[in-house]
Amino acid sequence: MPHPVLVAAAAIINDQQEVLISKRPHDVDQGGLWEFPGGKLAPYETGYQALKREIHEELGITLTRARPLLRINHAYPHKKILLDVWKVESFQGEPWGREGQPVRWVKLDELVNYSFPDANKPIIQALTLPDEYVITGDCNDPDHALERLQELLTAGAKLIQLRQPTLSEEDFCLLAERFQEACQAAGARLLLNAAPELLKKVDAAGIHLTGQRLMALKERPVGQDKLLAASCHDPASIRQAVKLDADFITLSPVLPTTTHPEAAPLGWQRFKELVEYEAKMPVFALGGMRPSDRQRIFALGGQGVAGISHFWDKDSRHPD
Ligand SMILES: Nc1nc2c([nH]c(=O)n2[C@@H]2O[C@H](COP(=O)(O)OP(=O)(O)OP(=O)(O)O)[C@@H](O)[C@H]2O)c(=O)[nH]1
Ligand SMILES: [Mg+2]
Repeated sequence: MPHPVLVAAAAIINDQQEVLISKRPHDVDQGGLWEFPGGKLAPYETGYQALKREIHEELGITLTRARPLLRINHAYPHKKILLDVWKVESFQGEPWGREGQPVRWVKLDELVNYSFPDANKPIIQALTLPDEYVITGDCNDPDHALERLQELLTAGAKLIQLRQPTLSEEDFCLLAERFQEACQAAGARLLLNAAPELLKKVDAAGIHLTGQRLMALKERPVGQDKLLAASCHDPASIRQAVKLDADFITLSPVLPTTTHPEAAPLGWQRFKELVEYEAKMPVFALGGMRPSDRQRIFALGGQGVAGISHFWDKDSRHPD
């Protein structure tokens, strides 16, 4: 099989949290579609070197800080590409279309209104998801759990999974209602670790499928207006999440973890391989994670950290 064409692309974010997109000329491959500026790596270049060169050539700006966002392997009918996408956090100069291409700053939640090449869907997901996914631990005392949730929301948490496998459906719904109200008020999104039908009772942002629910489904159980996430542990479960058109997954356990001591950890190398070659969507690393693992996860192509111990449980929260 021929090697994929290596392409570096930039999601350039400004102070208003808008991202820069540019329009491909009509007479080239994928012509007329919007894209993230960038281009092919020269044979001697790393992804970041190519990114800096292409962005200067196409937009006339100099990148000063960027971090890996995600890497997408995509097969078009006529070629395979590996898109190495970076999130640009700082740059010098004022971008303009140096090659005559239209460029536009777009709010993140408006990206869905533009037509991009097929490979780009995960980039749009990655840009609209945060880099931390908090999973609830002990909620035996609902008032105490609400207090803890409020603390996390105040500290900036934007994506929460309500996971209470031992609660009855009725008690789960009661708690979920209260969680949803608090999350909505804080502009955060709540996913229910529950049967997808529960969204009819509690209008949360989405569903997080356990490994078992994931494998039992034949098609995406919720509409595109809801988030669908799943717990994956191996290539088979990741492929099933891809088949169901999930929006993101957790991959676990990356490291040994106190909540699932029996599970064999994947390790960082396997995490990277599964993210790059199997998952065609954002992946949160789960299992033994600390908030300080974020930079390493970015470097391996992951979306960010997920966890219970160092995120929900206050006592074990690490100073970083
Ligand atoms: N830059 C960029 N390329 C993308 C995106 N999505 C996507 O599928 N691609 C594909 O990746 C390839 C990038 O090639 P390119 O035409 O931008 O490369 P380039 O800037 O080096 O152009 P050149 O070869 O004309 O000098 C194209 O096949 C393009 O369709 C994206 O968001 N940004
Ligand atoms: Mg280009």
